[in-house]
Amino acid sequence: MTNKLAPTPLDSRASAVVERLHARSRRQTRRALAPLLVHSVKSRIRTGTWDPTQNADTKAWLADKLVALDPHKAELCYLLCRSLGARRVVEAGTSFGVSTIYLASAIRDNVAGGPGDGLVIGTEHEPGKAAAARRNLDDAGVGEYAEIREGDLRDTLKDLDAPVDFMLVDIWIPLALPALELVVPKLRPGAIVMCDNVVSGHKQYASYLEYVRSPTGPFTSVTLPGHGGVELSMKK
Ligand SMILES: C[S@@+](CC[C@H](N)C(=O)[O-])C[C@H]1O[C@@H](n2cnc3c(N)ncnc32)[C@H](O)[C@@H]1O
Repeated sequence: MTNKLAPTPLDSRASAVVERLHARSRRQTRRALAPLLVHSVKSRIRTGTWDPTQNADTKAWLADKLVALDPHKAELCYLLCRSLGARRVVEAGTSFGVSTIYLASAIRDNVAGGPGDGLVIGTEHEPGKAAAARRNLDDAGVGEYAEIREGDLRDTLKDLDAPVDFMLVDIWIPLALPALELVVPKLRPGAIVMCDNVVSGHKQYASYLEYVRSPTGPFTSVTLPGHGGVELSMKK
């Protein structure tokens, strides 16, 4: 009988690593839902916004949480990067490197079909997470296709080569638009930007969505609803 879902496009070495990490992320998310609500309310009271970077307690609590992209969304990233022939990819929010493994695998598979090289530039401001991401990428066999820039992405994404073929925005919501604005000048026409949870977080994403959906702006944008929703925006 045919399976309901297509198998992972990753090779067996990478899929063994991501399966373990997806399972850990799912367990953490289940346990973290109630505390997350408490942190969110406290943060709003103290700072007026649910921006973990504005609140030391919440930032510390999130320091060991994977918050990994859902597997089917990560698989879509892989497919889009293969279809675009992506060689330079930017990821805003790397955490333990789960989505980065999909992006680096796509670049590795694109590079295998022709000359030249490729790289995913990941960004992570928690040193422990950045170190874990590098280890996980090496374990998955794709470490040479990823550079994890450690620090605040508002600094680490200032210096980027063009053209960028694909960008994943999987970051705390208040940082999504600042991250995108840094990368827009480097995106080639036809490049895709994927942003997670735009339906479940549509109020907090208002300025990001206004920007990518503006008819006079630099993107043509569509929304895939379900599972929090993703926004796919193509650079005009
Ligand atoms: C949703 S998680 C990313 C998950 C990752 N894409 C995956 O699939 O495994 C967002 C990450 O962004 C990091 N982050 C938050 N603010 C940041 C900043 N200003 N600069 C760089 N990274 C940041 C957080 O530490 C967190 O690990």
